[in-house]
Amino acid sequence: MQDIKTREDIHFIITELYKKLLSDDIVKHFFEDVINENHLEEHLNIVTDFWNGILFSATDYQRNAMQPHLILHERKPFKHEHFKRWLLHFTSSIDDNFKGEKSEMAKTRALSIATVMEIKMSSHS
Ligand code: HEM
Repeated sequence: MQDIKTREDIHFIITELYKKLLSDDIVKHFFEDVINENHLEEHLNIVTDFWNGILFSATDYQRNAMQPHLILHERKPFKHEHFKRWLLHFTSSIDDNFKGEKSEMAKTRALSIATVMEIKMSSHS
């Protein structure tokens, strides 16, 4: 199995992740707006740019990733089980397809960002 090497690899992982998130009854309600407003492909590209910045120092993503989650949390509360689920799907989307240093880096960063996000939300609930 190869490591994550390109933006295309990241786009593939994010597409796999969203297939899992959107068919998971525990988390799919969070994505209703993205689906209803027909933003899925645009959203996948934004999330791909975010990871392309983390893994390959690309500079296309210039937004604040924390902000939309904190806003959404006011309408649809994020709980620990949701983060566990998101991380499970993120991890399997990588492990089923890639192996190596960047793959490990992505999983480590996802866990630390999810942890920070959860802590920030617990002070906004
Ligand atoms: C319970 C876990 C999570 C759920 C349910 C969730 C859900 C969502 C939703 C619904 C959006 C779209 C918000 C909007 O466009 O208004 C979004 C955006 C995004 N999410 Fe998450 N998310 C979760 C965790 C994470 C984590 C752990 C990361 C990073 C490691 C992440 C990275 C992003 C990024 C980069 C965006 C795009 C933000 C932007 O528009 O600039 N998410 N997420």
